Amino acid sequence: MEHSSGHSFVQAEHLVKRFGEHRAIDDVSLSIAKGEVISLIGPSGAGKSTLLRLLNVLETPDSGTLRVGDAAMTFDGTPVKRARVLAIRRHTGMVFQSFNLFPHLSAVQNVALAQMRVLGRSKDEARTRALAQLERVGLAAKADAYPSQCSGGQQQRIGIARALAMDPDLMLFDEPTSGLDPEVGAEILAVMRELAADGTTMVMATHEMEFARHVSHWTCVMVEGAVIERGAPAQVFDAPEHERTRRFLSAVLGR
Ligand SMILES: Nc1ncnc2c1ncn2[C@@H]1O[C@H](COP(=O)(O)OP(=O)(O)OP(=O)(O)O)[C@@H](O)[C@H]1O
Repeated sequence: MEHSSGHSFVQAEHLVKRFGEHRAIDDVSLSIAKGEVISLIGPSGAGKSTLLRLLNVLETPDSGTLRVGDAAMTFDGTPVKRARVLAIRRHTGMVFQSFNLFPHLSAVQNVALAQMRVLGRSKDEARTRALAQLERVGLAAKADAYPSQCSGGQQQRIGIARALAMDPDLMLFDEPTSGLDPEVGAEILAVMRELAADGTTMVMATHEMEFARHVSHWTCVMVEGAVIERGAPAQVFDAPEHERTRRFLSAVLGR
């Protein structure tokens, strides 16, 4: 099932990404409207993380086109223009599996830094906004703590606050709960549910089938670099079109 929208905020067409001979992303098109929550599911190595990294041009596609808001790029193997990449990145915030925090900076300093560097905000403004976002993810009490003094779940919430403080139009989550204990993972999923309820546009690569099923509006199933199926979660989980989707779901859900 396609869900192309005339009012898509993100429009990716025919994206291809090779690593050597391997086509990690093999002709993927995706459109996302404002406020939509998309889950990317599929076996390990299917290309979920790579697709996320193409959407903010952390990896450069070999071919295809990408538009995020008013920032558009065509990829054809020639060097990309840095200003175009930054225009796309200004719209996007990314949350990583491994947190990627600076160990020598406190939580509030971690959240403030990119705002000052990338958006040119003053130290005071960046700090005020950092505190507001830390509060939003339930971490106001840890503002002056260093990452080593925080649990994994708290570190991931700092990472989420850091991305939110950039006022992104699109949030990308790369398996944000995968290194965490189940109950701590649940804490992160609760934050993400709130963001979804607030209308945040999100794409999440996940092994959390519950999240895909209950929070996302659309689920994309990736296998070998391709999106083989996309649809409302109820359809994908309860009446998958593809045999390959059925096999994947029965392996992960044990049914
Ligand atoms: N920088 C890279 N250099 C070479 N190969 C890469 C690179 N990044 C990803 N790949 C390969 O591309 C394919 C897709 O990887 P990717 O990490 O996107 O999959 P994934 O679906 O996110 O997997 P997982 O669920 O295990 O995180 C894999 O075969 C991987 O080995």
